[in-house]
Amino acid sequence: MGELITYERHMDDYGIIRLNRPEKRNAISMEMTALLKDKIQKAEKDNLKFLIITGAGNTMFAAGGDLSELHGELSSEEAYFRLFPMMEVLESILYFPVPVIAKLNGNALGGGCELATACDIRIAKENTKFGYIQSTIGILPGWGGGALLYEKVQPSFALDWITRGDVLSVQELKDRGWIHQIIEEESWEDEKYLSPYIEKSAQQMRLLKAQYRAVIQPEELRRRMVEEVKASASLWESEAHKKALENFSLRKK
Ligand SMILES: CC[C@H](C(=O)O)C(=O)SCCNC(=O)CCNC(=O)[C@H](O)C(C)(C)COP(=O)(O)OP(=O)(O)OC[C@H]1O[C@@H](n2cnc3c(N)ncnc32)[C@H](O)[C@@H]1OP(=O)(O)O
Repeated sequence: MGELITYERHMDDYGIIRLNRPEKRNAISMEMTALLKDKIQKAEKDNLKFLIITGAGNTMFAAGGDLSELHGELSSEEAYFRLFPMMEVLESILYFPVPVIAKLNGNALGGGCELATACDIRIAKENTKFGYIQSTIGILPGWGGGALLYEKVQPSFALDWITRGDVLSVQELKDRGWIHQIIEEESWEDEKYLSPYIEKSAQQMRLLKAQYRAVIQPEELRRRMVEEVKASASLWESEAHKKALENFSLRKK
């Protein structure tokens, strides 16, 4: 099975972090959260031009939080402490010194969309779909990825997507500005679409990211991300959430 989170430095001076749990649709466990934090800290030291975050396999970028850990028996307080570490990972992506590209190899749901949103640029394979589905399972985004979504797209669209909990097509999300590029299946592996980033110097990329990050008020955004974790946790013990998780666990029985 190998490492749950891998990091490698490409010879063209960019880094690749991969969620490597395809048998569980790259659902992000507490262990993976800690590994993500470590790999991002390691990548920070590598003087990269940019960092890619992607998923193993062709089905999912990430299926969100690991529901076997983020389960319905948790109290709101326990849920808060299980959600918080991934909020800090999303924050570390925001403050990573060069642009972070979500290379969306497959679909993403829930926290998988939050992780993608925390990245600066989203490049997706054709025919993929993405859903901030948290509201349909009785909670709300719980890693700060809702607060981040308001920074990345039209706030009224962000509110509607999070509220409805729809799974949307990659084309609609490109039209809304959440997806930057859609890549045909046959072109996905040759990565010519990365050339415009590879051709820039590490110094240019650092300055570009610093200029982008300056737009965001870090203290205010962190406050809103922490409030989001509290809000999601506050709904943890709701009947709707418990029922949704029970349905997920019973779906194959
Ligand atoms: C907790 C808060 C967090 C946030 O919002 O911050 C969240 O992300 S909430 C969680 C949101 N995600 C989900 O609700 C997705 C649940 N999964 C599914 O709907 C499906 O598994 C899907 C559509 C991702 C893939 O369906 P498919 O038919 O292709 O595969 P299986 O359903 O058979 O799943 C394969 C295998 O993966 C395990 N799995 C999938 N998703 C999760 C998950 N989120 N947590 C834990 N495990 C997951 C699934 O149980 C299967 O395992 P197996 O041992 O083979 O039964």
